[in-house]
Amino acid sequence: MKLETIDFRAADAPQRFVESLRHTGFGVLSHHPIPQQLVQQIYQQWQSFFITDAKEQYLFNPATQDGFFPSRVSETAKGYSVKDIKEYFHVYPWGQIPPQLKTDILDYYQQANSFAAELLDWVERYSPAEVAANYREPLSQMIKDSQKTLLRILHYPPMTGHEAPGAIRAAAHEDINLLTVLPAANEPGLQVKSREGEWLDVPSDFGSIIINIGDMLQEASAGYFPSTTHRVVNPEGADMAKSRISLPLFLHPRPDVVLSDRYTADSYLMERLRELGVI
Ligand SMILES: O=C(O)CCC(=O)C(=O)O
Ligand SMILES: [Fe+2]
Repeated sequence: MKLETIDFRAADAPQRFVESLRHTGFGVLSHHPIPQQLVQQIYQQWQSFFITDAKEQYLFNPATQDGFFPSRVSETAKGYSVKDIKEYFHVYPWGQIPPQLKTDILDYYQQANSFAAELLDWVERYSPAEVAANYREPLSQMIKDSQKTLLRILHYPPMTGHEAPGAIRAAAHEDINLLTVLPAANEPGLQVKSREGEWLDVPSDFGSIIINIGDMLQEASAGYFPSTTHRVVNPEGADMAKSRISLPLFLHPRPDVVLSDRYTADSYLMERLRELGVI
């Protein structure tokens, strides 16, 4: 298995992109419409935010899940017992956002959502008829005006050497949502598990954007699109002293969207959050 970067502008980009999602759970796009300068600015602004104590004023609200999640409460991936080495902030347009960071992050939220709707249209267009027959409404409509789509700003701090044994930046997991849109981070580390069970580096050229399938699209497509296991490994050598910032947008349908005979988006999400131990 190989992950190839696809040029968004190419005539056959939609088809190649959906084939990549089908075979690897991931798709990597270059020359996409998301302004790289905006992404870079956001990385810098949030890096500064995470290294001050101001973040503690935005402690997450357990009922609504917006705000700052310190490393002391950070996620433990399904099936693991040690916490990931990370802290993060959950941005929803209706939620807590530091005022000085609001303009750029909401601009990005809006642009990434529009871009994602186009990618969901690609997915729908290249779903075989028998798979598309399972979609209860157009995929891009499932996320339209959704209050649940989550932009997470992740900060993986420099390694101290005092991490819990076995802990890594993000233990192997699958995403819960429909699709995840992730600009290449400022440092490498993201890996995807191939069908053969080996860990592959996800191409992370600064400027490209990475899209992966989440469990909800796997459920809605009756397994046609695989939600692939991925992780973020710890840096080694000189890179241990470096922070890593990343910016996944988790596309979540409106809660009432029917995913399958078994689940709505809401019942699915609640089950998974309980397993993660965050609610
Ligand atoms: O930091 C990354 O590159 C990926 C993060 C991730 O997989 C997640 O937060 O679900
Ligand atoms: Fe993930």
